[in-house]
Amino acid sequence: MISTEINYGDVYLVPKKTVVDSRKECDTSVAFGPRRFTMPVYPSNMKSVVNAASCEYFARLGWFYTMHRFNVSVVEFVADMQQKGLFASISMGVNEDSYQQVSDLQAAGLTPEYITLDVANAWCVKAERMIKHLKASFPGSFIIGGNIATAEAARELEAWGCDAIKAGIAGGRVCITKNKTGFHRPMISTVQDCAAAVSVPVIADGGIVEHGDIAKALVCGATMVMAGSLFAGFDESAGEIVEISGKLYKEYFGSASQFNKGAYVNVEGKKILVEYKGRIDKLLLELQEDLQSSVSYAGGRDLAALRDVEMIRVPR
Ligand SMILES: NC(=O)C1=CN([C@@H]2O[C@H](COP(=O)(O)OP(=O)(O)OC[C@H]3O[C@@H](n4cnc5c(N)ncnc54)[C@H](OP(=O)(O)O)[C@@H]3O)[C@@H](O)[C@H]2O)C=CC1
Ligand SMILES: Nc1nc2c(ncn2[C@@H]2O[C@H](COP(=O)(O)O)[C@@H](O)[C@H]2O)c(=O)[nH]1
Repeated sequence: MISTEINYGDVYLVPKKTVVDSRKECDTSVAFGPRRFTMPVYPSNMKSVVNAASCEYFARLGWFYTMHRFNVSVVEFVADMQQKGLFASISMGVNEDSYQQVSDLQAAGLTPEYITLDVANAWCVKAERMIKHLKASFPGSFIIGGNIATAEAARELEAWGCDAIKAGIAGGRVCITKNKTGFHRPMISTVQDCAAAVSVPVIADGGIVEHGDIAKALVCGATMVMAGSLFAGFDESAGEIVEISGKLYKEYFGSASQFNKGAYVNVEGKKILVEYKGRIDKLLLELQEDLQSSVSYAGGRDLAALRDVEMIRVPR
């Protein structure tokens, strides 16, 4: 039996009666773990998207962020953020170097507020070991596990102790996993299934093309949305600037790309150039305005309104 599954571009949201006098009245803030953030969307924990400076920028704005895990001294990063009075949100892998980083943080007496276990398929024994280790080592931290794409996987990660679960396999712009392995699930189906299966928050990761896709993810039950290409190409994005025939671009590459790995081994990501777009503040404002508008079309005053919106499928 072959089932039909759907992506953000396959659906739209049905408008309700607006109850606010201005879209500015609509509150886009979200409680996530021990804190509340300005918006339910944040940049991917990829080396071509975030760096220490952009993490600080987002934290100061009141947006959530997660630092990537590639050649990062987590002790230095966590100490630096916390010394500045900001929250620390880091990523970990499943191999020996990550266990060493856990020991280093403990030795330094540091507890990150948020830790993301970041592997391609977190529904695996190595991720289970690391999630349990993180929960035992940092009982005060908020542990996010990902990525997964099915209800069964989401339930297991919740049972292992994840405080939030990141869903989305092979839907990213620089992802080649679906081409190389055949595995992928479209995002609407992924988020609906995973969010319905667990009581912890679900983060919809990857595949955001239009700003309205963020509202669609929230309607499907996501609490947060992670996006890479949306936040790539700006001054505050981590990728390098490249000039071709007088036009400026920025690099955006996958975490499992040859470029990030430094070797052509188990490559499941690629590097692309995205148009250089200058400062990111205009994008952040527009994202907030668009989501405020979504809330008004949903007939509410805050993000809770998006929990009760009809979604229709449109032929493409
Ligand atoms: N969201 C997505 O769809 C995807 C995201 N990514 C991103 O790319 C980065 C690299 O991911 P990942 O390869 O997991 O991390 P790592 O390269 O750090 O691999 C983690 C460990 O798990 C092992 N491993 C990885 N995949 C498998 C597998 N399919 N079966 C058995 N063991 C496996 C690896 O061993 P070995 O290499 O020897 O197999 C390695 O020891 C991450 O940041 C991840 O988020 C990558 C692909 C898909
Ligand atoms: N299959 C791969 N997925 C990757 C890789 N690096 C990151 N990612 C995932 O993509 C999203 C971002 O997607 P976008 O559509 O918003 O650009 C990111 O958060 C990861 O989950 C990779 O090398 N291969």
